[in-house]
Amino acid sequence: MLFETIEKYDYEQIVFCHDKSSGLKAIIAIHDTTLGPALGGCRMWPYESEEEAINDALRLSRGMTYKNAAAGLNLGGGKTVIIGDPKKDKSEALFRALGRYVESLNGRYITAEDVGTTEDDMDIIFEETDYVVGLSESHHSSGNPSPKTSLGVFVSMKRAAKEAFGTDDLAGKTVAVQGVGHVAYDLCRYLHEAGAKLVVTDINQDAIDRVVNDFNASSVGINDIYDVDADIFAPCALGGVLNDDTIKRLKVKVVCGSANNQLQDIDKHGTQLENKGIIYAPDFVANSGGVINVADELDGYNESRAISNIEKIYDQMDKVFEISHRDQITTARAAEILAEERIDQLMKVRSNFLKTERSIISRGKR
Ligand SMILES: NC(=O)C1=CN([C@@H]2O[C@H](COP(=O)(O)OP(=O)(O)OC[C@H]3O[C@@H](n4cnc5c(N)ncnc54)[C@H](O)[C@@H]3O)[C@@H](O)[C@H]2O)C=CC1
Ligand SMILES: O=C(O)CCC(=O)C(=O)O
Repeated sequence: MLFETIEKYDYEQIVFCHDKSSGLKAIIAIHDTTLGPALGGCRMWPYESEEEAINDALRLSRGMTYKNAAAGLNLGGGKTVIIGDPKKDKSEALFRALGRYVESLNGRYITAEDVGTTEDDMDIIFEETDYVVGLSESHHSSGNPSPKTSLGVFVSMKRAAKEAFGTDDLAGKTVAVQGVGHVAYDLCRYLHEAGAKLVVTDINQDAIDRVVNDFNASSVGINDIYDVDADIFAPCALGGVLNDDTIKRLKVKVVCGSANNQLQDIDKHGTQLENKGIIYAPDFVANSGGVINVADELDGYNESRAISNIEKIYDQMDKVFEISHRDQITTARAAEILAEERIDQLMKVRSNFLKTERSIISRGKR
């Protein structure tokens, strides 16, 4: 059964990590390393079953292959999931045990933060392996990726606005933001500075108050965000929010946010958006600023270089729209094609033998 799934989406390697003394139970999934070592964060979550954890590792690692390829990075896709409650089960021993497993892969996989893990956890992993990014600033590293993800979403939104309104100037546009946490706070700052009006919602009243006070936003109830009379909808909280129930309620012309897996079904709901004349900025392109930022650590982190690469997401989004027009397909599918075409082309180029293949991991100067 597992091999059937692995074969269907062509995974390279699944590593089951177990350390009795620290209680580590983790899965490292490496989906594809055509472009370079697999990079993807480490998620810690109290999965209800092993099957759920394996499926998450598989789904997320494949997502990273697409995200990294579409971002123009020389990196493949992988992800780690740790079965455990981040509020109760973290320890130095657990992350060091994981670090030793990452080290044992000898650079085929590079880990980073994800839901449930932090820069401090990455610093502990770094005690055991160099194959970790997203370290704290005390290591002259990139620190919290969220503000960089926000910048990537902002430039994506500008490009999507150009497609919908003929201009990427967001002044006077109303943006409905779902979830105003780490990424969306800075996104709201960029939008406010650009002269956009903000309507926000969150399950956390403090998060709402912050953007209402700092950026003159107004707020609506959690369920009312889909009905807002806005120009742009920015999903920045949960996956699966673009579905049969919500799409018909949207009044916007653009959807662009940071949340992963926004479309409940890529083909069906990508098409529904298109049929309503809504321009969808594919999630894994729009939210790739975080991974571009952490990947910069592999060259010895340089913030201005990272920012300039994140701003290039505008051009990647350009390519998505170009492919969508070229092939008469949804932008969701076009983003996948952008990634698949790059992997395919570089696989062919790389079939040419080199005695010592140059790799992103041998350039690091950390
Ligand atoms: N932090 C990063 O650099 C990256 C984040 N993402 C994705 O972007 C999204 C946001 O990430 P963060 O800002 O880091 O997370 P966060 O946890 O700081 O923010 C999410 C916010 O959504 C709110 N929320 C939860 N359920 C909600 C609901 N039903 N309705 C409205 N609001 C709700 C939470 O209270 C929180 O304020 C996530 O889907 C994450 O996977 C993707 C790439 C990178
Ligand atoms: O942004 C990070 O820290 C790691 C990259 C990643 O796993 C993601 O973008 O989902």
